[in-house]
Amino acid sequence: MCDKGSMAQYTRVSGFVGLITLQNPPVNALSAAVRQGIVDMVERALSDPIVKSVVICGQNGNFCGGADIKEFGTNMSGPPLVPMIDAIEAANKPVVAAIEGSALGGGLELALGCHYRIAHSKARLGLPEVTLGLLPAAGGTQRLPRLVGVPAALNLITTGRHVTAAQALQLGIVDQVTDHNAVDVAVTFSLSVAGQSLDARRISTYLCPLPSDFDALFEGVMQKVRQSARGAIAPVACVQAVRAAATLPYTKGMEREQELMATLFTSGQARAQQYCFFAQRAVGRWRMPSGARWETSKPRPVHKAAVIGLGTMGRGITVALAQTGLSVVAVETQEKQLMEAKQAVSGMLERGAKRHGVVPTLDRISYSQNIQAIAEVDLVIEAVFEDMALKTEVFQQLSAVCKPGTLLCTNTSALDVDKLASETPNPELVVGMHFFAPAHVMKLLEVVYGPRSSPQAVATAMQLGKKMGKVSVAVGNCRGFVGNRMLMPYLQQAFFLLEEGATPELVDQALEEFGFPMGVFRMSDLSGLDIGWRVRKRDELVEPDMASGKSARIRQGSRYSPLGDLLCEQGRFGQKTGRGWYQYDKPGSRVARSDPWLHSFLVEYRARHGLVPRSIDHQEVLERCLYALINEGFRILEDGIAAGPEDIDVIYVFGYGWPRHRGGPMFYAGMVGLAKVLERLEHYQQAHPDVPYLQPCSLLRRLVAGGSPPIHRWREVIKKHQSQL
Ligand SMILES: C[C@H](O)[C@H](C)C(=O)SCCNC(=O)CCNC(=O)[C@H](O)C(C)(C)COP(=O)([O-])OP(=O)([O-])OC[C@H]1O[C@@H](n2cnc3c(N)ncnc32)[C@H](O)[C@@H]1OP(=O)([O-])[O-]
Repeated sequence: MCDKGSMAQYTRVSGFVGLITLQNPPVNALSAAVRQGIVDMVERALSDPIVKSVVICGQNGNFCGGADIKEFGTNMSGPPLVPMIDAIEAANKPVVAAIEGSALGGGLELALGCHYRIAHSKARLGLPEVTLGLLPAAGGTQRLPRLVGVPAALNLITTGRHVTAAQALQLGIVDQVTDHNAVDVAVTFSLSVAGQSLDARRISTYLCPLPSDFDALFEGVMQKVRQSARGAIAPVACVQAVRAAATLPYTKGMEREQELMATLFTSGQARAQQYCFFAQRAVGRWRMPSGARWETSKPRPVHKAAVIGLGTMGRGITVALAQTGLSVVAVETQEKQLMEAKQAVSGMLERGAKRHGVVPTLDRISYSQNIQAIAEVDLVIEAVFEDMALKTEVFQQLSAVCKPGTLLCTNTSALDVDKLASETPNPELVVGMHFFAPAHVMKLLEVVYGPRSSPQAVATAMQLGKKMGKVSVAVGNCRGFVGNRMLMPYLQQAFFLLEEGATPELVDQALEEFGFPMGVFRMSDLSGLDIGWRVRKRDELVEPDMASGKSARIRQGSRYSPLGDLLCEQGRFGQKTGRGWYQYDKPGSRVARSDPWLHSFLVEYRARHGLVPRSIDHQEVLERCLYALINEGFRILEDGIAAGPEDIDVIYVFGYGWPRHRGGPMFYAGMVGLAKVLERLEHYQQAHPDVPYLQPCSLLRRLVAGGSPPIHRWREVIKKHQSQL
């Protein structure tokens, strides 16, 4: 017998089991209609005299992706989750959750309200609310600690990480894991426990096991969470909610959970993190200025790939490719470098496999010194040294060796992709695949298309990026693409602030308190000051340090700071030389310590250039570094290099450490207020007329003149703006 209508279907199966199926594709999110459906169908099952037990499952092999995030910004209606789940727990017939696919957030909380949980071996479970700036507010912070203990619950809730079914069984979250259809297993199981007492199956009635070192544990976790949260408020609230579970009876603990959730639900941070959730999905729906789009561009199949150049980036890319199951040809002409790379790659694959409990895919990779070895591959990623002449030579060789139709991708981080394409007979087959170090770890991938790159080439690179577990963003070809192009004004302002009286410590502290994992100067020391120096030399910006005064700090008509060049001339490349903007115990060590030499060098430098230092506060550091970066973001939108603000924000959150609870540079500009950003840029541009990067972008002016529309409406303004340029 079957009852349709609501978004939860009711069927009586095996004679005596009420089967409730959530129906809200693709992830059966608990929208108002689904919640109403569950309330109605549970009531129906419990009042049906024939029914002895109940099974809850999700349509299409997916249990439930939690509350409907799309409802958060609206006036929420429909039955609330907490009493709905309490009613299931209080039921007088066994209710079994049959978990396939995902049971996340409210979805897992629903399952925790059930008396038993059966999971398919491929299922994934978790309470990821903290990644949305929230906490599990349907009893998750009260039931999970009672079921698995405080330490495990604290870890799952403050990290939001997903666990496999096997891990969930080990933790005690689920009662059984099956390789068979979990719904069938659950139906049979539910009948086997029908009629048995359920008192011991109602988790909210459990006493929360108190760890012996209770206070020390919570203090330790709170300290760690505050440190890694870098200003995010949700993780702290998660700890406070779990503490309530350990110290208060269930109902009081639930009041505390709701209280804490109320502080988060309307917060700017929650809006920022939910924006990131949808932005991360929106960038997959790419489009090019030519009008080509993701839906209409068919990717080419890639069965075999190659990597040319096995330096640090080439090795990471080889690992990331092999981990997808693809066969990979890794080419390095230098024998010593090839042997070292083979060892490094094998080590990375073995460590990765151990972490995930899988078999390392070492046999997927073949190594060669000879470029002929790649004649039969479908796609090549070139990762040789960042030099145009060398890359041109490699691309000419690739065009000669590769079979027709092979996609040629370059991992350059700043060179002209279209110029490289012009070195080949088929420029339509050339795109940039810009990975971030370490390439097998960092999630971001910039897929760079030139004016002649085919939509199919972009589609193929985007699909391969997804297969490698990357967050791939399609961007246009220009100097520095999106990420590095916006970094230029950010770095420049940081240098100017040092000239005007700031110290690296002050600038970095302001940026780290904002939420960046590392300030600009600690980051430069990590990546190496010599990389930027090489680029500035190539751009003929570096001059011998003879001169003093203003003229020495002007290049190509604009203000320029030679501070970074001067440090490099003294071999201060950062961590790798043990000296940079900070000092380190020895070359390669990572702990930055203030360097008195650097401070006296700045004093001497300012005196020599007639610069009078002044007091600079954190607000000025943030406004100048971040607003200059944001302004360049608007130029990128104006140029059509990025299709929308989401593309820029995803790049900065996944590739440049922009704090997720601040949404990304463009989202942040909207939060601060575009008029404010414009006013501050005009203020600083007036003070520094020789700094073009501070010249407000006309698109920003246009948005402000248009009443600063919300970010989801910027694309239409950009379209109109571009058509009038
Ligand atoms: C009270 C309670 O305590 C609280 C307050 C909560 O419960 S807060 C909510 C907590 N739940 C989460 O954090 C889980 C969020 N979802 C995911 O992690 C993943 O989606 C997934 C489940 C692992 C599937 O991954 P996927 O790669 O297969 O597909 P997808 O591309 O990601 O998703 C496919 C499509 O579904 C949409 N979608 C996914 N989950 C959604 C959700 N919970 N609400 C609304 N839409 C959702 C998504 O935007 C995309 O739409 P579109 O782009 O096609 O238009």
